Amino acid sequence: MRHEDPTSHSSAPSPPLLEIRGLDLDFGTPRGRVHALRNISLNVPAAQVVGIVGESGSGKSTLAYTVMGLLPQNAVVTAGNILFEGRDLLEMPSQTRRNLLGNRLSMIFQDPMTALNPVRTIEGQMIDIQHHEKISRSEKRSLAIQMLHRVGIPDPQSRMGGYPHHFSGGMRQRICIAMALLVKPALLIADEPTTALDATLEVQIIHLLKDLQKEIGCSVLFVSHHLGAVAELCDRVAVMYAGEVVEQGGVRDIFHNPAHPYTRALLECDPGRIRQKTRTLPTIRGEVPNLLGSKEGCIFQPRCPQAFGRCTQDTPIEYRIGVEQAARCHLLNEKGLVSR
Ligand SMILES: Nc1ncnc2c1ncn2[C@@H]1O[C@H](COP(=O)(O)OP(=O)(O)OP(=O)(O)O)[C@@H](O)[C@H]1O
Ligand code: NI
Repeated sequence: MRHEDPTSHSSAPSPPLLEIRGLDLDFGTPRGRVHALRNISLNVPAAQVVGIVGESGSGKSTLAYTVMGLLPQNAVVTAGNILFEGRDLLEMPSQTRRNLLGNRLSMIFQDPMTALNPVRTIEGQMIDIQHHEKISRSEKRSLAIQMLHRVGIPDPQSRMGGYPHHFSGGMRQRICIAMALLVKPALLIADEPTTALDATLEVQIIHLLKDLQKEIGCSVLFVSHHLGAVAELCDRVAVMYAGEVVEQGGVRDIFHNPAHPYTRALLECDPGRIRQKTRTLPTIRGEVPNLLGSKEGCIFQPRCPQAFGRCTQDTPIEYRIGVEQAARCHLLNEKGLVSR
């Protein structure tokens, strides 16, 4: 008898794990509404790592926190959908959404102390995080030990009785990664997880994340302003500027064939490329615009070296460059590319 590959006759590609469509978000402030996210559309395919890059204030963390449902009180989503495993996170009851956290969705932060409770042992916290699992306490304990071992905590059995302050910053971040992945999430969201670490530790943590992501088969949304880390870790990249995704595509296309003048400027300023001994991004000329009030034309136009007449009047739509790459720039229309 011939056994057919069950996947062979499914002609439609599987839907992305996370699909963000037309997302707009404002923060209410005493000075007016800050338009922090504007018409964001972005997919995270299953088992892929998607990087989000952009200067400080471009909205990277806001986007990550919106997906997690961890926004401050003054945030208002004014348009869009966030489909996760086919269900809209913005429409579901808050209890259902909370149940996804630390289960299908988990997060690691820049400062590990954000996630760790300073007055509880690592063991207690790692057992608690598995509260969705129907297994005994001793099984949870041994899974925690295995995971701590996997992330490189030496002698985890005897050290897991310790408190967070007994560990170095790098070790604490490893513990956070262990906790976030212990629940075998479908999606891990990482907001600048290596920014507080020195360069050697950063490389180690990036490799660790990559290995674990492959083992677990989860997707990762990786927020960073460190382009080298993104190039190393990610399959796809979204470039954010002033609340918009101005360009997105496969990691090679974005780094080798950037289409948006902002992406090019960001790459030209990258300390990794200019081989300076600095890890802070040298600034692109001009300033990030303030996000109060409505804007006419392209958001990058005031700083763009290639701006022309149209850029001050119309907001550019997203033009397709290749199968996967797309950018919001009127120059692409001039080149005869079509919108997606
Ligand atoms: N609670 C808030 N209230 C008002 N404005 C906010 C709030 N949080 C963020 N913002 C504004 O939203 C914009 C996006 O901020 P966000 O922190 O998402 O940027 P980011 O790209 O993560 O920057 P960084 O690289 O510095 O972390 C900024 O203009 C910021 O000042
Ligand atoms: Ni941020």
